[in-house]
Amino acid sequence: MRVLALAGDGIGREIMPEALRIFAIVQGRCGVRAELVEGAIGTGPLMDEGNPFPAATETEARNADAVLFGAAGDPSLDHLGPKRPDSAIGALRKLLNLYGLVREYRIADAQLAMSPLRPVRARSTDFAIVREISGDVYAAQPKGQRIAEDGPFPGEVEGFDTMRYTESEVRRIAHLGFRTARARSGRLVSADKSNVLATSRLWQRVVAEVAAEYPDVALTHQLADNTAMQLVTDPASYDTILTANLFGDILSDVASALTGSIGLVASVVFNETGQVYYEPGHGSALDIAGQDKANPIAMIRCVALMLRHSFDRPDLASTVEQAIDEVLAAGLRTAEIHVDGTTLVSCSAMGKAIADRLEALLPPD
Ligand SMILES: NC(=O)c1ccc[n+]([C@@H]2O[C@H](COP(=O)([O-])OP(=O)(O)OC[C@H]3O[C@@H](n4cnc5c(N)ncnc54)[C@H](O)[C@@H]3O)[C@@H](O)[C@H]2O)c1
Ligand SMILES: CC(C)[C@H](C(=O)O)[C@@H](O)C(=O)O
Ligand SMILES: [Mg+2]
Repeated sequence: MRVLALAGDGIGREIMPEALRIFAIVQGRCGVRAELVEGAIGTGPLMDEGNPFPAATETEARNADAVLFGAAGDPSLDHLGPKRPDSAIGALRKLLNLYGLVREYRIADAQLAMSPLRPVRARSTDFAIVREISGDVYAAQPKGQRIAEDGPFPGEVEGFDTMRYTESEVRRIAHLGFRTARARSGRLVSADKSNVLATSRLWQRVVAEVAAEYPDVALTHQLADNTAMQLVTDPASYDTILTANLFGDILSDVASALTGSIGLVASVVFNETGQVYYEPGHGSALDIAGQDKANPIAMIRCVALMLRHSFDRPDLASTVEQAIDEVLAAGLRTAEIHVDGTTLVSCSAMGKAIADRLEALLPPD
């Protein structure tokens, strides 16, 4: 197995070493065989060679069996348009034909105090969001700026994007949604805006057709704005949520916040060739970068997901997750989740604590 690690920008450079520390322990102790390659993406190669997604990284990504991605993005460089550092994310997703992002959100009892929700609402929260990430308004053409010919202010410059999905794109992500729900508690909510959007009406029809192949999964259609509200008022009612790219982007960040921090949530992203990609739910967080303050848990959870999905080692994945749970239960907290009565630790100290716990949990050589 060839694993490509792309730390990228901002806190990506601080959390990736913590994730690789965990991977090194598992490799050394458990016979997990992998060749690890590190590559450049984002602001670094943009400054060095004028390209946030250089050809060498493209080649490494093509050749990798699994990709661990940190973060990319620097809002002060957004004016660079197609060369902005976070454009590398879309380019990488496109290159690898990634289409389905799955993120699981669980509020363990030891985490209840971290959630912004009262315990009575947060308790028993355990759901997944399956988000389509290759299409929608993100990718579809035409998009751009032009002079408005009609509307309330003709003659002004207007920005426009195209929302678009084909039946096959919806069918492909719907299958991932149903498979995910089947492996969990068998309840799938498909969130769309079929009350206003033609794209969503197609989405709803195709999802309903695919449902016939999964009689054991209970499907409900829900309007995405209602889903946003109910995620906050009653998150424990959800098992699996299936949604499109833009709605999924927003619903995922709402869901992350419920767990206490976006720094706790990891994603696995699938294409159709078996090559798998892992990334935390958050971005480069430049406001805290370079201060050893970031929460490395989302990135470390990516290693657990990689052990489960790319190395077929669910036992090791669960042990890494157990080490994280035990360190949180012992009261260690990075700055963004620290409250009175818990122990404030740095990014590297959190990583080290999880690594020590993991060493203790793993069977002797
Ligand atoms: N997959 C990715 O690489 C990805 C995802 C989202 C945003 N971005 C990019 O990152 C840049 C910054 O975006 P943003 O500020 O909207 O989102 P962000 O996720 O980087 O940060 C949002 C907030 O969450 C906090 N935060 C994020 N991760 C954290 C962690 N691990 N520990 C503690 N606190 C954490 C940050 O300090 C910030 O206050 C933008 O350029 C954006 O395009 C990249
Ligand atoms: C940075 C951006 C392109 C990306 C997205 O919108 O998909 C990010 O917000 C995410 O959630 O991974
Ligand atoms: Mg996002």
